[in-house]
This record gives sequence, structure tokens and C-alpha cells, in this order.
Amino acid sequence: MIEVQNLTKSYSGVRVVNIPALVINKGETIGLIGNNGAGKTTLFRMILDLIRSDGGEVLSKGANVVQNENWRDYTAAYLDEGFLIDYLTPEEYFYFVGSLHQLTRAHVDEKLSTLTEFFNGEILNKRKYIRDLSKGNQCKVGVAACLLQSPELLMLDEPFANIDPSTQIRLKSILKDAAASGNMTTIVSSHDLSHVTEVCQRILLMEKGKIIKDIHTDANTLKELEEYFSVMQ
Ligand SMILES: Nc1ncnc2c1ncn2[C@@H]1O[C@H](COP(=O)(O)OP(=O)(O)OP(=O)(O)O)[C@@H](O)[C@H]1O
Repeated sequence: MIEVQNLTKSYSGVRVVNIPALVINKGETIGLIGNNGAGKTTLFRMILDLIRSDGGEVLSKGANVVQNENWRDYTAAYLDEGFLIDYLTPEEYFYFVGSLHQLTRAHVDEKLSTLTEFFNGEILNKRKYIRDLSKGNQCKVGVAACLLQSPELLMLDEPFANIDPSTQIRLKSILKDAAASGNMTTIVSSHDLSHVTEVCQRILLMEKGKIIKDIHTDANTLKELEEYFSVMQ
């Protein structure tokens, strides 16, 4: 699904991403972890062609994301509030996103009805602009806007960071169901080792721009990662 080849990015002469080779297969659920500044968001931004690499390339279904825009049709991402249109209400935003993907209002409503628990009564019919929602509720809007697109590739940057425990549990369940269906490839970055090991079949550990561990999750993974981070300088 995604292939990264010799990808590099530097800021002020410091390499913040340096990935010689990485393949993410269709249907995989990937957890991207690493301490602050490891390069996770920069990698996300290059996969989404939001910033340009200094060298190398990202291929999505075999096509370079910089040269070919087809990936935009099947990719949904929520990295931060900058992905929202904050002067709209959530409903207006969902219908707008739906319209970009040829979804009627009825389709959007149908999709949203499957997210009632995830919204927990705080998103729809509140007559609030997105900018007036809490950070956690803005995250719910961003994630929901991704899900209503039924994307083949879903990318979420720290989705667990601002949402409450109930929503974390619901989001994990949504991601697990998607993984079980095999129809969606998911890349989730997180600082919460417990959440990512619970949800993701494969964990990529970044340190100083490099992927230094590529682990297929098993019963020992959480302990292994906790030990790794507890002794890291
Ligand atoms: N636009 C920019 N200008 C200068 N430096 C940048 C820029 N964007 C990112 N960096 C630097 O690149 C490095 C990697 O940042 P990045 O945001 O990718 O890390 P991260 O792993 O997502 O971190 P965090 O867990 O804190 O979100 C950091 O040192 C950061 O300061």
C-alpha cells in the first residue's frame, strides 16, 4: 500500500527523517511510536505530500505521492485541528467532506449514525462551531470526518492524546473492527504504548528520524517497549 524509499528530511542541517526502506502492506494496522521529536509527524506529512522530502520518495499503491494525486481519493488523515474548517459546525463540515467524496447528505447521516457512541452526545445538534469545541471533541470531528470517507488508508496522528477514556475505548474498538475487516490500512501515531499495542498488529519505533524497531505485536510487545523507553536517554 505504502512504500518509502530512501526518504530523508532535514531542518537546519539536522536529519529529522531518514528511512532507507519501509513497506506498509494493505490491511495492516501500524502503530508509529517514538519520543518527542523522533520524526513521526514529519513522516506523516511527507506521506500526505504536505511537505516535500529532501530526497527519496513515498509510493502509494505504487505511485509517487508527489507526482500523482490518485491517493487523495482513498486516503483520509487527521493530524491536527488544522485539518478542520473551524468556522463550520460539525454537521456542516461532515456534509462538506461528504460532498468532496460524492456522498449524499443521507449517506453522511447514515455513516454518522454509526458513530453515536463515539460522539457521546457532544458533537451533533449542539449549534456550536468547531472552533468552540474542546480539543478532544475537535479530535472526534476530525476522526469521524475520516471514517465517513471509508478510506482505504487512514492516518491519525496522536488520536488518543486529548480524548477521554470512554472515547479512547470506542476509538480502539472502531480501529480493531476496521483491522478485522481487512479493508483499511491504518497508521496511528501515539505516545500511549498500551493503546497502540492493543490495537496495532505492527509497531514501528522511530528514534532520531530512523525506524529502529519493526515489531509484529504479540503478548510481550508492551513489556518490551516499556523496558526500551524506561532506559532511553
Ligand atoms: N517546520 C519545521 N521547522 C523546523 N524544524 C521542524 C519543523 N517541523 C519539524 N521540525 C523538527 O523536526 C523534528 C521532528 O519533529 P516531528 O514533529 O516530526 O516529531 P514527532 O515525532 O512527531 O514529535 P512529537 O512526539 O513531539 O509530536 C523535531 O526536532 C522538530 O523540531
